Amino acid sequence: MPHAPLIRLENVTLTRGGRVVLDAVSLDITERRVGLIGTNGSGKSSLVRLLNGLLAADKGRVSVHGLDASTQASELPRKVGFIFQNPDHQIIFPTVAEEIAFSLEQAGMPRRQAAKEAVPALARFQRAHWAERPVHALSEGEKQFLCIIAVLVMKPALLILDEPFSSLDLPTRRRLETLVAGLEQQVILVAHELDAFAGYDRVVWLHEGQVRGDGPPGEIIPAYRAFAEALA
Ligand SMILES: Nc1ncnc2c1ncn2[C@@H]1O[C@H](COP(=O)(O)OP(=O)(O)OP(=O)(O)O)[C@@H](O)[C@H]1O
Repeated sequence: MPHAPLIRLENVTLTRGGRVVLDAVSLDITERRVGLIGTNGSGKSSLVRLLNGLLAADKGRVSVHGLDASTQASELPRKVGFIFQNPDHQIIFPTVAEEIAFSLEQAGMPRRQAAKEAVPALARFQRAHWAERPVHALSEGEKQFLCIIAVLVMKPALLILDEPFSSLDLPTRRRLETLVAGLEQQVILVAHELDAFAGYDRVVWLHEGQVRGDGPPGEIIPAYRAFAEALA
């Protein structure tokens, strides 16, 4: 029997600042590793923000891991972990341990227990030695790593990474890719680095708010590359 789609967009239209940025988009996503590509302004960030309730569709339906994004939006953050391009938008506490303790609390753990569990949680990612470090003293790559740990300790069913590599050097990016590759969770990755989708199950190409291509990376990436080269 085919699996019910984990993510379903039905005829979704989204308007931002008076412009239609997603135009009657329909997608059923069951795959565990999904890439989202497209030129600047094509609607990628807007689409993934519908999946964690940061934006709401003007028309159509969005469901994510059994939750309706319009009627159950407040429950989405517990199922959907979101990594932003800029870690400074996500980190709020002065030390690494406090940041992780806050995540554990968000996931429902009582405050005292969360404070005790922060170091063991960091240890599961081989980062126990970061516990007392001030967040501002971490490098950009380390901050991004911390954001991923902070999200993963909440055990989301879906992890969305929206251009997570933009400020990272190649070794740091590779470390994050390896970490993400080993996760059990469903992952949606938005990225301009096209080699990041090696091993992915599916790539969706958005163009001007519509799906222009959708299929295995080996099929969609070359088509997108040719399209992008022709624009240059
Ligand atoms: N905060 C906003 N207010 C109004 N309009 C916005 C806002 N953010 C984005 N838009 C509009 O939505 C369109 C799609 O933007 P979106 O950020 O989804 O694109 P993207 O594909 O993620 O682009 P990029 O690759 O540049 O990050 C943009 O062209 C812009 O017109």
